[in-house]
Amino acid sequence: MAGWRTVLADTVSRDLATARDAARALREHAQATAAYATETARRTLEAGRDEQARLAAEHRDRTTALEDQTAQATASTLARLAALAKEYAPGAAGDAWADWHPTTHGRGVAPGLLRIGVLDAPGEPPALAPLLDRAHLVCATDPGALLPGILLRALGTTPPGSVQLTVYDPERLGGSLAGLAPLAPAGLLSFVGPNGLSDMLDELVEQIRRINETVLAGEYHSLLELAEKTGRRPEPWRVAVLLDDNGQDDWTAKQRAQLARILRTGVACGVHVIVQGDPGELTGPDVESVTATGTSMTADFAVRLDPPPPATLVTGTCRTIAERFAAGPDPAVFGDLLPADDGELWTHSSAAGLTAPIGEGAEGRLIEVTLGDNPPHALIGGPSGAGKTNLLYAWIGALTARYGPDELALYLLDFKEGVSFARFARGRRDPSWLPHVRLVGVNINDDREFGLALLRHLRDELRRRAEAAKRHEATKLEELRHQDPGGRWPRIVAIIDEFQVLLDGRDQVSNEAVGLLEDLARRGRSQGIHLVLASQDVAGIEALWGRPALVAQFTLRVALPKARRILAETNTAADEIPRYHAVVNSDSGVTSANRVVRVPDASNRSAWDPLQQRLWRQRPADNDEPRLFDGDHVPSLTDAVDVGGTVPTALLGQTIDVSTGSARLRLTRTVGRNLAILGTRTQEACDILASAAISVARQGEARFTIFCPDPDARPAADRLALTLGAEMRESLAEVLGDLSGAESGVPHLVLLYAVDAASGGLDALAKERFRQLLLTGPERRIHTLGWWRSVPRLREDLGGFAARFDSIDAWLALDVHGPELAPLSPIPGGPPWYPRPRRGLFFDRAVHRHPEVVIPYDTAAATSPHGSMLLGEPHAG
Ligand SMILES: Nc1ncnc2c1ncn2[C@@H]1O[C@H](COP(=O)(O)OP(=O)(O)OP(=O)(O)O)[C@@H](O)[C@H]1O
Repeated sequence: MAGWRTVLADTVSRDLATARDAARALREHAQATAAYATETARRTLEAGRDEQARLAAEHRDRTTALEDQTAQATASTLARLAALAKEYAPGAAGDAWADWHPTTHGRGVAPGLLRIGVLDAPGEPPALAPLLDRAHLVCATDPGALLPGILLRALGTTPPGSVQLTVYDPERLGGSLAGLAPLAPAGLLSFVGPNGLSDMLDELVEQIRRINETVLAGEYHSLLELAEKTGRRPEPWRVAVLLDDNGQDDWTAKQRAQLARILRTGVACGVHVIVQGDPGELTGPDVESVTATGTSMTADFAVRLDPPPPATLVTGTCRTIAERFAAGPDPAVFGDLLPADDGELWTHSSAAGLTAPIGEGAEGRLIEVTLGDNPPHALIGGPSGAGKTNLLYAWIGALTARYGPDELALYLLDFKEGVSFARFARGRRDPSWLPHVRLVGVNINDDREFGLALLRHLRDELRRRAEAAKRHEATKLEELRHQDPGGRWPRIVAIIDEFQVLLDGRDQVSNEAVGLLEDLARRGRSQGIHLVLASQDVAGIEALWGRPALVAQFTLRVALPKARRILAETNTAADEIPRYHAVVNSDSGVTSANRVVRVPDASNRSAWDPLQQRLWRQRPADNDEPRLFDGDHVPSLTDAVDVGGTVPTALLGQTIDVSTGSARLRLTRTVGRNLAILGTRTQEACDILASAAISVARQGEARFTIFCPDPDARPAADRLALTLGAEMRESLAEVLGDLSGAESGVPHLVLLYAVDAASGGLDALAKERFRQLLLTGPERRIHTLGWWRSVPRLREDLGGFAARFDSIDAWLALDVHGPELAPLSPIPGGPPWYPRPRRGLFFDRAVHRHPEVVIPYDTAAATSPHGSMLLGEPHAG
């Protein structure tokens, strides 16, 4: 039994020992694990502490760097803000009140921003607010702090009258803006009473509608765009100030709806509101707000509003603005009529017509007129000084800037005294000319023949065009140009100022002129020849009215202030327009077609010259300068173009013609090739003889015999003799004796000055020799150029009462009246001729149907007092 007990005890003790060992081992393991964990935790803690310290240091560093960067960025932003403020709010828009004064910006320049205070930031850069053409403002602060300043700046940066204010202030009845009161009498400020709100809002809405419809007219999105593109501002800015301490709480639904419409659509039309109210309620893309401490434009920056401007500054400025506005609008500007862009010069085609602005309409838009198939011709009228010439300048400027010289050719005549169109031709001081101008006639009041010459020239051109059109099967210029693209077919505009002078006189000149005008007016339309007739004279225009068929062609009418009978009988618009305005009417003057334009000052050389210079520099290489005919200028023989060819030809004077021509006497070897100068004007007779002789001498070998019994003419005769190297003869009988039966190998000119002073004393033989010389001399190459002081004396020398004039083919009459010339003229009763200084009537039976008027050359420069030979090189013929 003991055995099993022992065995049990041993087993138990063994198990216990094993269990003890196991427990010991376990404890030791646990202790080791705990120690490890403790160590790990300690280390982790240590590492965490280090990391925290590192991170804290890094955080510190980064924060410092960021703070530095922010400070730098803020400083540079503020500096930039200050610079931008100067740029966007220059002059009166941003200057401090201490040295503030109005600084109006130029036309077409968009208004900038307006300073209202400063940003609460280092350096205190200005705080700016938009208004004109940019925004409406909601004012959520004391209006007395914001309004006087911002309104004064708006007024001071725009032309007088271009900002119109309406103030609704039921609480204070305008008291907060009392300083602006001087604007009221000029109509630039109105205070609306407590019951006037609805009307005021309706009126603003109506303005927006009207401007959209008639001013922007679908062409521009806003007045700002119109101003930037055209340089013009046709409408004022309308600024409505709506003050109400209760905001819009007491307003009717309709009033609020109208306000909302204005806030939505007003800015594009220059209609702005500054409204007291809640910025949270009055919103929109064009709406900005200002509170006592900030604005919707300045983000988080606090704003301190400026103090209001001194009251005296406000009233003084407003008074000046009102005075300048009352003095009238600035005149329209010539530059507005020209294409805005230089690249647009000469880019228009005249194939279908010529369209160009002539002035500014009531809406500020340019008013264009057209010359083409309809209307083809224009009639311009207005009393003296009304501005016809100026209007013509303006129109010519607008046309010539758009159309190149291949598209438009101008012929310009001015029948009144003065040199109005002379500026378009090369001058002594200004070598430029207007490249479109082919002909300028000035001071031609006594030379109506020059007007006639122009009309004849245009008739010839009309024929040439009609023939070309026929060849190309075209019925009008536009088709001809299409069919003949290589041809040069500019539209021609002939402008005749004071045209009635041409029609005065009921003589041959006026009869022919009217006939030509009628023809040109009727047929010119389709051939691109347009007439512009201007007149100050009612009678002259009435002379035209007597020819209804002619007047009916002049469907474009331009009436200057107080012009009579230019428009239709019942159309009195010209009586009502102010100075420098015109009524333009493209429908023969019927009232419904009236358009009133403000005409810019184009007379001023400072406005005109730069344009002419620009066009002149751009002229094509083959552009000839215009022919200038100045009726007051005596042409010099040295400028006359000699004639080439084998037949000696004497130049007698300048013809009154479109081309600079000379009256010529061909000295062929045939009967009658002599010349009689008739009249008592010594100087002119001497000049004619001298120019005839010198021009023949320039052409080749010739002989000259000179006889001058008149002491007054003698110095001139001597001078000529010296110049020609010719012999002066002292006895007419001797001259006639020497030449009797003589033959000459070279042309031989016998120059007889005041011959009738000597011919009366000739004996019968000498008289017969004289007649024989005249009759048979030319066949022997001896041509007599004689000066008789009256027709009877010439007749006496030719045989008295029964005299035959067939030995004198050509005569040049000075102060001899038409009827006295009857014996020499094919026109019964003599040609119509009223003598006038420096003009002669020349007739050569061999070539003329009608006599022509000539201007005897001045020969002073072509004759030499010292006997040197012919001055000046002969010109090529
Ligand atoms: N639109 C204008 N703006 C400014 N000045 C103008 C304007 N129109 C004319 N003038 C000035 O008025 C004066 C008279 O003008 P202009 O010579 O054109 O008149 P007119 O009708 O041709 O007169 P007249 O027939 O007597 O020559 C000129 O000094 C001219 O500079």
